[in-house]
Amino acid sequence: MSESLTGMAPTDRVPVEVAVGVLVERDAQGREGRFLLTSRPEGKVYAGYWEFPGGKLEAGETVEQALRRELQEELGITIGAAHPWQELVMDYPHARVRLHFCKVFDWQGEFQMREQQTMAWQALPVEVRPVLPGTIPVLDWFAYERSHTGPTHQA
Ligand SMILES: Nc1nc2c([nH]c(=O)n2[C@H]2C[C@H](O)[C@@H](COP(=O)(O)OP(=O)(O)OP(=O)(O)O)O2)c(=O)[nH]1
Repeated sequence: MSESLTGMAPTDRVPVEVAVGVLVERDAQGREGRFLLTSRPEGKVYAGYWEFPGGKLEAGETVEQALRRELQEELGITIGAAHPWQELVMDYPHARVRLHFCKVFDWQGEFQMREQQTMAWQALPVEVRPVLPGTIPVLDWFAYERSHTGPTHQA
């Protein structure tokens, strides 16, 4: 059946807007290197899955404002410019989300795991597992940009 008990098809659900930060290290020549993944804390859906840090927009916030707030709250860092990169709508059983991925190259402060999450700087293929379904397309975009062939992560 394509419709739920509410009579709405899953794709009719209004997406929740989510700001996601893709923190990327750059070398002196500006070449992109490792990127930061964090594990989802206990108590959230998909606890233990690896994702890019971020969270839902609050009322009246722009993507950049939400990202700045979330990364301060979750990681204790203050980000510089957020560069809009890609957008993706994902349908999960718990929610339909529109993910606004922004690349971030500059930040200040020491990383603090304020939600008891774990962080890992990663390259392709990603070593941590499992990765969140919404993370896999991002790894594909990185693979394209970096001419990486072969798997991007462990199943
Ligand atoms: N942060 C983040 N969320 C992602 C990614 N990929 C992906 O599908 N999502 C989904 C998972 C969640 O359904 C949603 C983000 O919601 P969340 O629960 O982490 O946000 P939040 O920190 O504002 O949570 P809360 O205050 O409501 O507990 O987006 C990603 O790379 N990063």
